[in-house]
Amino acid sequence: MQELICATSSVSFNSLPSSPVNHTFYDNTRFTFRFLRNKHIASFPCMRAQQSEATDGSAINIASDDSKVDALDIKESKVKNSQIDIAATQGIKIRRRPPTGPPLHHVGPFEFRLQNEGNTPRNILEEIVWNKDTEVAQMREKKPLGSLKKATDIAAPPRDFIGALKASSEKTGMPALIAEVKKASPSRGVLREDFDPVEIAKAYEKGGAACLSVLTDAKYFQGSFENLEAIRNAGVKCPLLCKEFIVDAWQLYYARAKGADAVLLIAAILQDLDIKYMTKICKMIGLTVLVEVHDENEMDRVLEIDGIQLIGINNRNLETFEVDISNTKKLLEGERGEKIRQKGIIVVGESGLFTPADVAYVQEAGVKAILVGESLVKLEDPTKGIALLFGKDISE
Ligand SMILES: O=P(O)(O)OC[C@@H](O)[C@@H](O)c1c[nH]c2ccccc12
Repeated sequence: MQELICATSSVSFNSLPSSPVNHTFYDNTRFTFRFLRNKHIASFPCMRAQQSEATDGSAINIASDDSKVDALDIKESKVKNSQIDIAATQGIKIRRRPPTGPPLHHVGPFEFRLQNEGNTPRNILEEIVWNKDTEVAQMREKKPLGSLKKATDIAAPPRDFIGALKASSEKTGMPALIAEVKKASPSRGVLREDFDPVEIAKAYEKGGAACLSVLTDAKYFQGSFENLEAIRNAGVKCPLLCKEFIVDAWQLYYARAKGADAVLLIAAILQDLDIKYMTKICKMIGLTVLVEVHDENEMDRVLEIDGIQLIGINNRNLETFEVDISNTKKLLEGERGEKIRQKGIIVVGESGLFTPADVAYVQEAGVKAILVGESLVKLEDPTKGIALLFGKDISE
């Protein structure tokens, strides 16, 4: 299998089928494609929303001589650097890939591993994102976008995630609950040994959850897309959020094909352009977007993006694992809070909520929904856990 190396966009395109001319993703997009030994190296100036088969061979220049190859290398590294610059100007500290390239290098027919500090992630979020990049590249190889789009077309229609949140908070007068099906996390380890995702999902629904969040990352959270599919197929009616580290638009199609109704986009790892682009794709395929922020800078960036209806404020810093529920209050104060209200954005308070006092605190701060995992999933009976968390039965 040929390997494509691309560092021109912050959204990764790590693999293409061997015939890029027929690839569906780059309609409209000028890109240069060349063959170098056993590798394909492609560069394209920017991504566009996918619409139809790219069949225009004239958009493709095959450069085979060394001067063109060198020129391309220079261009690629310039674009890569400019992507890093853009991320920096937006205050994004997370590097989407190891700056010195993946640890595996090719020299002629040989492969070797490089150890250097540039290839060491600076924190857990960076590690997760680098790992996700590789994981998605491998998944794309197995399931190219074309076949995935067909699966998306025949998937059960998406359910109204925002509608379910609104209906629930109007009915109960309390924040709507997005209850999380979460087996483990890097900060807390395994939360529940006897983990039956469908049973937990049904217990949440019975207890009055408006929507469910299902962790699908396997390596760090012991989640899976099988869990998401199984919950969807078990007749659970609550709309489902696919809780993933989205770094590539391919994952949006995959989530929809597996039955997700909503996805999480994390502002700490995605540039503004990525958030805009991915939000457009989500709209096209019927996915609701929950954009997650953790600090003022991320909130301000997201408030400048049109079409965002749902913002989650994470009380947990994904780089350090520190949890502080006053973060929700801090980000909703003053002008920011005013702007959010004017735009009619629904705010979700995320993480670290354990007691009725915690729920009351974030409700007072202005949230209309909460996202809760640990405090519910740990309990023997998650249905009762919901009543304990709210201080009353919210299921009727
Ligand atoms: O288990 P908690 O503290 O109730 O948190 C749930 C949820 O907010 C948390 O799992 C979460 C929020 N944002 C994320 C991003 C990725 C993975 C997990 C998360």
